[in-house]
Amino acid sequence: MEFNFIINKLVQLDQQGLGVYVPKASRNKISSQQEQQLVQVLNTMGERSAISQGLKQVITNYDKVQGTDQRVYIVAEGRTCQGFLKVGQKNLFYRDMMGNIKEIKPLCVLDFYVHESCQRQGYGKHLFEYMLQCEQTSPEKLAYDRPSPKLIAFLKKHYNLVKYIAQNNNFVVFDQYFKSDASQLNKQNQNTPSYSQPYNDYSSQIPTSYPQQQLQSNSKSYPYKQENNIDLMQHSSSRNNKEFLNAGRAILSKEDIYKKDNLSQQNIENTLNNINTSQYSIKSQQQQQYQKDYQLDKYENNWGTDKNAKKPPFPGQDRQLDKIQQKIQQTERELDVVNQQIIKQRQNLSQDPLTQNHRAQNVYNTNQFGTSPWAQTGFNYYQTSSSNYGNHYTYYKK
Ligand SMILES: CC(=O)SCCNC(=O)CCNC(=O)[C@H](O)C(C)(C)COP(=O)(O)OP(=O)(O)OC[C@H]1O[C@@H](n2cnc3c(N)ncnc32)[C@H](O)[C@@H]1OP(=O)(O)O
Repeated sequence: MEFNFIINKLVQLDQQGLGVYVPKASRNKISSQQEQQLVQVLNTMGERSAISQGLKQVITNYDKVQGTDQRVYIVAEGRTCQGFLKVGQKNLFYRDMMGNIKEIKPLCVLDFYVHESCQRQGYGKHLFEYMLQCEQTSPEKLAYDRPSPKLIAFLKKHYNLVKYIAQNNNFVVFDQYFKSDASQLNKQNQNTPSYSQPYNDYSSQIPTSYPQQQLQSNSKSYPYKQENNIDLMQHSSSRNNKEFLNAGRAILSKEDIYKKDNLSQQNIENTLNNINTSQYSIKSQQQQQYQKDYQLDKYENNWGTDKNAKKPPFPGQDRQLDKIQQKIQQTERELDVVNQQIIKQRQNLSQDPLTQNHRAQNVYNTNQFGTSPWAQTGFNYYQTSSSNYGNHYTYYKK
């Protein structure tokens, strides 16, 4: 993306064209003309990024990063800016496979864009590696804010990051986050000051540029790693409503999250029960109809036990009866299939980590209505008769 000014004057770039803009540290250190140019770069690149990701609203622009602890890494050459990468620390609630919620404070990749004319030429990797070096971190220790398919492919290709558990807040934290260097992570979290610690304690220490050579020789951690400027609502409001709500969850209490999940779980169960109810009622009605036909035929055509049968047998009667009997057996088999499906759905649902909270409710129902699998399906039954063609059941809603 070409501008009509030299970018190196706004953000100090190393020989490879890599640099970082730290809003807090840069305050009052550039002229108003340079500030206007910086506005132009960040706003234009931010807008291109949003368009490229199909977002309704821009995530990155000059105003949005002011007053935050975010850092914007850029790769540029002369008047051309090839891309940028925005990171910042977030306070996230992470739900593991068992439904347990952990509170983590990872550094997050919030926005990442390489101009279309330069994509797939290594600029993204170059920029990403530079950021890792400056932040003294590694890809698996980062969280990624709603990564696009391109970023997912990028992380898979370059860092073999693939597995993660989907979260309601749309952040991706790869499984390796918890496996790798656990002691280091604990240390990092322990070092993280409480929210009440004033930001100003660090701001004076934030460097304005990160020359490559200095970084390689100097392994001390950067002070901004320790900041805790939580800005979830502000950030999320720049995206769509759904994400706004999701991100809002991150600052709800754990109790509120449990409450919300119980509610949504209840909705899923209700929907499931409604589907099951209608499936059963259709199948049961069919079966009843076949039973009626069968009985009718039995008496009308004198093949049953009724001694006062009126009509004599007619040609082809056996074949017709066989057909009805087959239909009865078939609906019974179909009912069994539906039964199995319901049990499976119910099992899947109860194995889903999101439903863990709701398990107590299921156990309550099961105890109340007996241990039969039917007790878990919202139906109960009693055996009405038994014949050569199988057992007949009447199903009723509990
Ligand atoms: C948290 C977030 O910021 S989500 C938003 C991520 N940003 C975007 O989706 C914006 C559009 N995309 C881009 O700006 C870039 O493609 C980036 C930033 C994702 C990657 O930058 P690039 O310079 O293209 O990456 P780089 O050249 O280093 O690596 C290329 C690899 O990235 C992935 N990639 C890049 N572009 C694509 C694409 N169009 N389709 C699929 N994979 C892609 C592939 O794995 C690719 O390897 P390959 O070419 O062998 O398939």
